[in-house]
Amino acid sequence: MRTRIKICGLTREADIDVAVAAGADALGFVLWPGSERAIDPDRLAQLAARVPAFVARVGLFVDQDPEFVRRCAPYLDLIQFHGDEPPEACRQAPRAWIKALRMRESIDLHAAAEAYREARALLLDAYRPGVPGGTGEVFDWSRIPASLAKPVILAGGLTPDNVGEAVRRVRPFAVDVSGGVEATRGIKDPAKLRAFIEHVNLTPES
Ligand SMILES: O=C(O)c1ccccc1N[C@@H]1O[C@H](COP(=O)(O)O)[C@@H](O)[C@H]1O
Repeated sequence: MRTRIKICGLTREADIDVAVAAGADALGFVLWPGSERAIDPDRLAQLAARVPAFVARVGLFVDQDPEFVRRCAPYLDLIQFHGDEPPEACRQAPRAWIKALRMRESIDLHAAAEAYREARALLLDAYRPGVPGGTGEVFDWSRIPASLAKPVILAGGLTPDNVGEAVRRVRPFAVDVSGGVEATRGIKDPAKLRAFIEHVNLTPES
């Protein structure tokens, strides 16, 4: 099966156009104000209107007020919960959702897959204490079980240089990247973005 590709942290129309033309399956918008890639709901409405049909618009939230999530929902196809949201909170989401899990040492992915069983997928990201995500750090992919009850979206420090190996080793349902295809925070580099997507698509088993 082809590995799906999500490009996260979009803040500009031009970057959306490049990602879509290069073949991205999903585009992520950071609605968490603590991020340097954050946009507000008005900007989300503008950027979401730029995304054509059949490319998913994903809203990233970190332990935020459900009312704020509801306000953003009309412009989103999928919600990415990237904080410590418990399963009960995720279940109240106004859209289909995925749950990001940070790979702290004690994590039990099988238990998490059961707890978050209504999630469309689990996104696995590197763990750095005090930072919810987008760290640009890679975690040890061998910690991912060969079989998990939920589709895996691999994230954390992916780049055009390592994503081929990541896909070969993990065989995830999808990969997600932010910092690895940026020129500067929140601004994508078209060449890196195209190279990233090309490396995923050219990798055997993808
Ligand atoms: O991108 C952010 O600023 C961000 C902020 C808070 C939580 C998650 C965030 N991004 C997500 O983190 C992973 C890994 O990003 P990177 O490729 O290592 O830069 C990815 O899922 C982003 O969507």
